[in-house]
Amino acid sequence: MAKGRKADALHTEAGPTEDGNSGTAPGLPARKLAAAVIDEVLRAKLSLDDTHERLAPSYGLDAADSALARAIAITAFRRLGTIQEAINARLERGSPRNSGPFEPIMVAAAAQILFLDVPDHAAVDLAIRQLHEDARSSRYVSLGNALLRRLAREREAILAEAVDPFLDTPEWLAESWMESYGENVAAAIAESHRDEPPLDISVKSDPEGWAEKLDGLLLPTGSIRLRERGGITGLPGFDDGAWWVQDAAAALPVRLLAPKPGERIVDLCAAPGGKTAQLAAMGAQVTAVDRSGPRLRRLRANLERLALTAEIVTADAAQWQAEPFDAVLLDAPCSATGTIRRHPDVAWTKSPEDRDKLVALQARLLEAAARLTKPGGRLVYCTCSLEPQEGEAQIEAFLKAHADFVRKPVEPAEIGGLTEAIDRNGDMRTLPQQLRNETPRLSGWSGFYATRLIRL
Ligand SMILES: C[S@@+](CC[C@H](N)C(=O)[O-])C[C@H]1O[C@@H](n2cnc3c(N)ncnc32)[C@H](O)[C@@H]1O
Repeated sequence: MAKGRKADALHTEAGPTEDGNSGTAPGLPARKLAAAVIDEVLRAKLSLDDTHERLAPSYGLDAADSALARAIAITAFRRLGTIQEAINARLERGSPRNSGPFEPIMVAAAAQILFLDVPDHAAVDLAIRQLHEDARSSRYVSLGNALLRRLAREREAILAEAVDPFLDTPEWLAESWMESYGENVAAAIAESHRDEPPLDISVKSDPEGWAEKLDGLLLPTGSIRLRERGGITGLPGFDDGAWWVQDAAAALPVRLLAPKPGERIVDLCAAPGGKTAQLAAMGAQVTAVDRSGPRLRRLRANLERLALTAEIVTADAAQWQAEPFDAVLLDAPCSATGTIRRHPDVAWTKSPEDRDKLVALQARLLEAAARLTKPGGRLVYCTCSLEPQEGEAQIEAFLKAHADFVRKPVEPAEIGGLTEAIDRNGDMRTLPQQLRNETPRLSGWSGFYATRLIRL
């Protein structure tokens, strides 16, 4: 929610704080939760969504305040480079040592002052109240107060200076994208991550009709892009299970698999089930495998709402054995750098070492997927990563070692005529800045790689 734009849920007022007594100032618990989430995600390298979900209950927030806390934390990660640079440039000796929660409180307040439609005085006062509450940070109340007031005064200059799109991208990722895609494309990727992502849905049937009913944009690939964000559970068709939320690029791998009614298909890393739902909705007899019990519970609940069925198996897909299938989908665990626009914390929690470990796991899962594909069957491998090690290079190595598999190149018509999303080998490579729309929030999609192989 950009500064200056109307955002009712974000307007929160707070009283004066001369004595540092927090009492029950409106909006304070939301700020505390935001700072706690930022702190824990950065320190423990955890996912923002999981951390928010785990910590939120102990803050006793209503839905609006919980959404505010999430908006603050997600904005902080989306613009973390800009925020850290603005703070560091105004703290002569950097953040004080042994200052407890000083840093996350400053980052959360800076996100509000620079980027969110929150009154500056509320952001500043509530941050100061938090500093008072911890013995380690209470020594730095004057410093924090001066810093935040300066950020508010100098906001326009700070934003005008933050033009370099790589400012909000960790160095290893910027280098990786420059090497893989060239400087201009890498800059466009980084730039696109600064905007909030679009909200797309997949429908069981009748995309034209649902696009009209929901006043959405019917994308050339068949997904529908909603014009408004906000609560989805109250929209027509949600309770009836007519559609589910799924990024438009994430919906493409199943299109490449082209399931036919009655075919036996295994979805090897299935939870929370977006692609399982697509396969089942197209009439396939689906087996959904995942090693995570909690994530499979979400898959089960999603399928129940959609009135779709699949056999659900909790197992390590690298070890799991079964009769070979007509088709196999492997949506492998990955660094998820293609989803940074939706999950900006990913950029700051993943490392090249994480990526390399995942590359090894993906190779093991691919071996299992190959064994489970019957002769003449299709194997679609995909990842929501922008890193070629997890996509193009992974498949190059696989094909070198498996003479019994050949690539079946993607045809433009299979992905809505979007030739820009097909690479020179005939694999699908979507980038976050593609699928442009004049309105930034309706523009782009996730970065995905997908290849379709046939077993001879
Ligand atoms: C990219 S997500 C899958 C998203 C899912 N296909 C969808 O469209 O909703 C990757 C999944 O792989 C699962 N996973 C990771 N390692 C696994 C393994 N060895 N065996 C089975 N599942 C695994 C994770 O639990 C996670 O749910």
